[in-house]
Amino acid sequence: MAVDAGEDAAASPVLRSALHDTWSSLRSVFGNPSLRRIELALAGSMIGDWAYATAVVVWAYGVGGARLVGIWGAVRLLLMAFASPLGSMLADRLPRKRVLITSDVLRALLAVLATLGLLTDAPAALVLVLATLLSLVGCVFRPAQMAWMPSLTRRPEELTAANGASSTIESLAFFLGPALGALLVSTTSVEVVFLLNAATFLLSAVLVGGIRPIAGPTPGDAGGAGADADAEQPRMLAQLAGGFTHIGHDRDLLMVAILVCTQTIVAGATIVFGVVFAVEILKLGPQGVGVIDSVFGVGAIVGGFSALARSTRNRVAGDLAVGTVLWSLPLLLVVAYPSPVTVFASAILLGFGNPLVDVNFATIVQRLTPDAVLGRVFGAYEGVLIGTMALGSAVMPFLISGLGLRWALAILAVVVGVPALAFLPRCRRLDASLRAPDGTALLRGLTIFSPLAPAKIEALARALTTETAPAGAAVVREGEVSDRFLVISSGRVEVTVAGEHIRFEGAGEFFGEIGLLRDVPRTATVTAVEDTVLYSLAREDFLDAVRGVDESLAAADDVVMRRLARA
Ligand SMILES: Nc1ncnc2c1ncn2[C@@H]1O[C@@H]2COP(=O)(O)O[C@H]2[C@H]1O
Repeated sequence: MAVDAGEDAAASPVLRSALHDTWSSLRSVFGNPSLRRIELALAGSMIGDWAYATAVVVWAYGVGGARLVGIWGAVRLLLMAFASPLGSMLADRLPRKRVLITSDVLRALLAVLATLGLLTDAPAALVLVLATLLSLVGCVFRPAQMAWMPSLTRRPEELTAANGASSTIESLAFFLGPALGALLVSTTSVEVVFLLNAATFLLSAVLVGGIRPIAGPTPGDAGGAGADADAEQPRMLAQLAGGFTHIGHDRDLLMVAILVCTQTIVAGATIVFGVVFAVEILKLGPQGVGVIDSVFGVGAIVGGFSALARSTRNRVAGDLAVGTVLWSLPLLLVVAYPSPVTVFASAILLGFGNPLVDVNFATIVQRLTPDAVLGRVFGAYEGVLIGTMALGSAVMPFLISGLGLRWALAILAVVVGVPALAFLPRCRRLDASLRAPDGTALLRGLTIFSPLAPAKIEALARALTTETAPAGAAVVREGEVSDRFLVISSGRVEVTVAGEHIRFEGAGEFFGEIGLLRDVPRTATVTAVEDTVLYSLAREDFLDAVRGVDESLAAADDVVMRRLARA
């Protein structure tokens, strides 16, 4: 008893702090109006989409049986694998908001047309073509949305939390959507589900319409990187390949690609071995897959909350590797001892690992990739991942029939788990380099830098140099050449003009901006009155950052004007 009480006392603070972390991450996501809108838009359209997919399958089964359902599913996936990288080009060339709204409105229109097709007894092929087109137009949405997320967030932790919320919404939609679809089809009709889906797309469009990005221009906006790309008129093929070549040239993005590709091979294979588990181990028949899926879903929801709770820790790469390991090694439990208990245990662990992979994959890619190619990089990943998923489900039946279930699972677990374990040290190094450099928080707190994108602020922080000034030393002198911008980390300085006291400045305040922005010699002398530590930013780095974003330049001009008026 005493031991139990001790364990309880130890466990509850851990649980409480995990719940607290999850809650504060959710609050930071839903407290940001833009994130709130994009997450709600995602929730609405995903639930509608799953309900719709169920309704299409029910209808297609009625028209052409399992064969039609199977063929339609395969053709649709194949087309989506090509449409994702292709469509994502739009996410880098046009304003992302416009891409998202257009995708929503087109999908609503296609859903309405498909409804009309059903009501007028149009040929089944026409309805299937409309349903397929709807999926293809949807391929543009996710890459554009994921590429837009960094412009809607202020801090890396907020970005991870937002991805965590999206992933949890995805898991919930995967649960609720098909159930809602099945319920509505049986109580109303397929047409009602189609119209419901059209309504969720329109709702999503309205929500997205109200979003105001907080950080910097995005591709396709006036002056954005997409506009530059347009000016150069690069060949279509090079544009299209942009996402793939970018991944190919970045070793960290390549490592991420290997990890997520191996994970999706297992995801594809689960479609096959899930049924085998249900029939041979659970003895529930093929429909037993539903039970395994539910257990997996519970693991995924818990994993989603845990990914949210961990967002403040910024260990995204390490967590991605752990998530991938969780997608493989638990299968060895079933290999060692095939039984219902090990099947459920591995399903729950796989489920738990799923959001760890999704959330951290998205965050790493968003943080490592320049905004100008981010849409295409996501599109390239998506296309490849649909392919590796198909590979997993195509190869697994041969492995099982050739080697038996246990050997097939063992090979899969080792092929996926071992590279993930081997990448752990590299992931730790990546996490260390992704951790916000010293001075990030200080720069973020300055009015002139706060409008900048988080990645830009981190890049500036990396360019900072530390200086120390003992009490009494002049840091800059009136009339000198203006070469750098300075922020006070600790200590205190006095600003004087022609020997006359103007003001004191302390930690978190800055000086040296007037000479750089107005291209004039120093307008004042700044002397340390205590031992002072400063961060300095070279002229070009400062000017590039401030002039790159209108709000930043306006804030800087405002400070210069106020200071000059007082001098
Ligand atoms: N009136 C003022 N109030 C506060 N700071 C000032 C004032 N005048 C000048 N400075 C700061 O002192 C700095 C001296 O170098 P700069 O002219 O580059 O930029 C100047 C400002 O950052």
